[in-house]
Amino acid sequence: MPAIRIGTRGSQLAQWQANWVADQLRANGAAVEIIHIATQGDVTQGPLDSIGGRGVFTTEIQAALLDHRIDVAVHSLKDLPTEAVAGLQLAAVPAREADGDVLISPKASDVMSLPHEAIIGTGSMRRKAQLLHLRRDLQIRDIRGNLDTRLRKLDDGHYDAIILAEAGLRRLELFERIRHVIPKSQMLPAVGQGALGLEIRQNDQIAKDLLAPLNHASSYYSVLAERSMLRNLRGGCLAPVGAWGRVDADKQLLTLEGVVVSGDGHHKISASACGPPNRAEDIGRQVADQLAIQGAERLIAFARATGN
Ligand SMILES: NCc1[nH]cc(CCC(=O)O)c1CC(=O)O
Repeated sequence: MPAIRIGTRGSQLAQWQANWVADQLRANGAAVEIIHIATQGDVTQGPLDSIGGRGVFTTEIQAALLDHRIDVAVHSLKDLPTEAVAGLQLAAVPAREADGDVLISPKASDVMSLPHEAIIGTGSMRRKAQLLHLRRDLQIRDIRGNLDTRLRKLDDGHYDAIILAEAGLRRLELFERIRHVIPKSQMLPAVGQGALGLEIRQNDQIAKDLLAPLNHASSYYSVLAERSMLRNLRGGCLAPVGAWGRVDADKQLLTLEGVVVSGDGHHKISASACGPPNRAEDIGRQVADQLAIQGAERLIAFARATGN
């Protein structure tokens, strides 16, 4: 059987993730080849908002899939737009890594004890808005680059603190940097954060069968609910939207919480719903509907219009 070709971005984190998937497939007896693909998000230096945002880390990889240059795309699920792409399908979501956000700062051990008007590095509107909701005084500055670059910019004193996904730090074994996981009550993660999405061509039964054992049902349903919420909000990946889905293993109950925050942090609306995991899409839609009733779409549109 020819080797199954895995496509990935070239960043250190992306390569770790592709290697992890390759190892799992090899352990199941498959021959695997990894192919690196540069995406718009890798070659453009400016803030992500200015290059359009949606799909900047995934579009080229999906094109390679459709062109038969690769057979499996390994995405960070939080970078994968929620709109379906004709001819492709999400075949598996492996067990999710830690799904929270981490505060990294030489000056404070949590958000509330940061110095007055502390300078915080983040390019994420979701993180910015939730931070400003907690602390109107914080000075949010853009930061780009891979994990190492961001940590170096912090260490060089350009910021008082930065916020990163816990999952990326864990995968790259930067455990000693994880001092404070921001509680979910203060900051909800991005849709899909900490999870991988393994995408294939819709009619590729061989890839489907190879990937099926890598799927983790609770993780899959959790992210399905989060993605359904975002899709129904028409929020886009750059809007200040947070979500957290999880399955209680004993009760087999899926709970989804969602927030939408105005870009300046003034307004925050929240909603939640729960139900059986196989109703994930409905649960996501229910939370989106509750958020919409409270004015979510106005907050999202305003955030877009003002570019913050
Ligand atoms: N948008 C960049 C991105 N995409 C996925 C991760 C982290 C790993 C993950 O959430 O799976 C990161 C870095 C970060 O937000 O700190």
